[in-house]
Amino acid sequence: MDLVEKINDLCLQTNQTVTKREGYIDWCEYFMAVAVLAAKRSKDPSCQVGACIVNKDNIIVGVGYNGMPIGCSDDEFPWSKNTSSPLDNKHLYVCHAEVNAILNKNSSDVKGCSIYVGLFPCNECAKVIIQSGIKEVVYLSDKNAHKIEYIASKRMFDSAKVIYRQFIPQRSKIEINFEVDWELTSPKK
Ligand SMILES: O=c1ccn([C@H]2C[C@H](O)[C@@H](COP(=O)(O)O)O2)c(=O)[nH]1
Ligand SMILES: [Zn+2]
Repeated sequence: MDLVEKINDLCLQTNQTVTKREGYIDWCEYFMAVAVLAAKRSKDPSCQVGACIVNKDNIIVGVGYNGMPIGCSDDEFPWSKNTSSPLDNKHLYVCHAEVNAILNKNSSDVKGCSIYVGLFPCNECAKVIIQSGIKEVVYLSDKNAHKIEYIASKRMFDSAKVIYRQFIPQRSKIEINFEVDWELTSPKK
């Protein structure tokens, strides 16, 4: 319990005005955190990507991460990229996080939505993002910016007027603690 929560707790006990708690995460942090959490489902040993699509009302309408297509076992399909046999390269098979998030949508469409993604989208994802009507890309890392696929993404986004901006975290981590002590966090009777 932080100081404000302790004060609020005291206020509650003495029937005084209670102020809202501080330290809550803002919308951008929340959506990027959902993308980062989704990435933890990825089986890719070298790069885990998550994506979270949000509509204009701040409602999450799709979440996805990079993984093998349905029916293609992630125990049987390859996860290597430097293979002697080109057919055993994971890049031939992995569905990208952005595409999975769009396909997983629980709304009729994603027109006008924003997509929060851990890694700047590749050219193939950029095409799908544009065609789906998503208008904004918020990304954490642009580590592939020098590669032609990613230069092509920006060229397409610029032409299609899809805004892209980097998410600069104001805190280095958001903790998820399953061992919450509900006795301490709920108001006393
Ligand atoms: O737009 C993108 C680009 C890449 N990914 C996925 C695809 C792969 O599983 C990894 C990249 O692996 P590397 O070992 O860094 O080549 O990231 C994605 O989901 N979206
Ligand atoms: Zn991609």
